[in-house]
Amino acid sequence: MSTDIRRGLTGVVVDTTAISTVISETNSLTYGGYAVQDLAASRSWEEVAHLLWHGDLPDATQLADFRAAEAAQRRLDRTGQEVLRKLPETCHPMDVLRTAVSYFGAQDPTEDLADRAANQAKALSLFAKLPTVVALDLRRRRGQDPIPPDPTLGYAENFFHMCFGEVPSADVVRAFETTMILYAEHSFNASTFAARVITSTLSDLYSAVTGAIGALKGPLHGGANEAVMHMLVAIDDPDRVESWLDEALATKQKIMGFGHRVYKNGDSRVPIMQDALDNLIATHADDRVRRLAEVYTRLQTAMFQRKAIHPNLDYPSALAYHVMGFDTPTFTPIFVMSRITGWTAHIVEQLTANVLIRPLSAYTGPQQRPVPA
Ligand SMILES: CC(=O)SCCNC(=O)CCNC(=O)[C@H](O)C(C)(C)COP(=O)(O)OP(=O)(O)OC[C@H]1O[C@@H](n2cnc3c(N)ncnc32)[C@H](O)[C@@H]1OP(=O)(O)O
Ligand SMILES: O=C([O-])CC(=O)C(=O)O
Repeated sequence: MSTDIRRGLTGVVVDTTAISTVISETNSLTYGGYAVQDLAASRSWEEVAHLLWHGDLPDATQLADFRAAEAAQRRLDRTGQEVLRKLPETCHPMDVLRTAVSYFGAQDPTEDLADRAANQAKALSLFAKLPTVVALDLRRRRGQDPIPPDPTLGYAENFFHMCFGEVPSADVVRAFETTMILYAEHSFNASTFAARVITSTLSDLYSAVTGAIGALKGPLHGGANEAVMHMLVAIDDPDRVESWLDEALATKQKIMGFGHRVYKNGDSRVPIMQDALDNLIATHADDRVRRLAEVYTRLQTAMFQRKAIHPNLDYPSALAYHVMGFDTPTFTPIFVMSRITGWTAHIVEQLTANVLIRPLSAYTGPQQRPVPA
């Protein structure tokens, strides 16, 4: 048995991927060879989704077909809506999303796992339906009736329409698209790896996505964007930041939205998201948000002074979603709406050259002994 134990698989390269590359030394991230900064500056969310699934940006016809196929598949059937409405409101919206994917899987039994086109069709169907689930659940918790999808609207506009009954100004929609582009894919992060592990047993795409949602929910991963918002609200007073942080660090708490397994000198995505957040705050913040933004800025400074640890993408995204009007428990489900692209691209890639993922462990329990009579 190997004695070279890498707890948390830290630093272990387990396979190849052609989908994205995270280069920690240069704080860079590319999707299909394109820098994520350039994509966020010049491309729509739908174009980036196409890139992740097909390895290249769409031409005008491919984009129009992609948009039409997405818009046509947004609706949930009546039974699906009933299933989701029956879930207790005490459960987290991530539980609702996880259940929804399980339901979609039960409706669509897998026939040919190796059929790349069939898996891509399932991925597109989830991409189209997940926003409808998130919006339905957000409104249910607010005591509001669902708003059906509007196929004449683009992906992002339609999501705002289904959540709030209106589409905000173009700069807010673009900031939202920026979060979607940045959250879409990040190599072998924990949830994507979970999806690849499940796929490696030749299980189906829905099972892999369900498992990935479970992995993303945790606060050390995607759940951090909600945890950041709870933390900013709990600190509340900009003058309290330093004492709050000292107390938290003294009691060995992890400060949500800071640190990263791969990036040790800053997350490649944060500067773009920070710009988007600054613009949102400049044009759409009220006094309450400005106060939270001051807590946010002071905490970032104090964290760097004390620990030299940088924020990760969940830090600016959390406040951005708050400014956009989303309820905090919706933040990680919105991350799912984006990461569904990366997950399903990896599921398809895993299936093209599958190998069962099964590491070893070093046993530390009792020596073999007789079972007592
Ligand atoms: C989209 C995403 O999933 S991004 C990640 C979102 N998650 C979070 O924001 C949760 C908060 N962050 C963390 O818990 C961690 O930074 C993780 C889980 C993201 C990465 O963890 P690791 O790679 O295991 O961090 P690592 O062990 O290298 O940390 C190095 C040191 O920094 C400390 N550290 C790292 N992040 C933090 C943090 N957020 N708050 C306080 N201390 C931290 C560790 O405690 C460790 O200190 P030590 O050497 O004194 O024990
Ligand atoms: O890569 C990671 O470990 C976590 C992360 O930033 C992501 O999944 O976007």
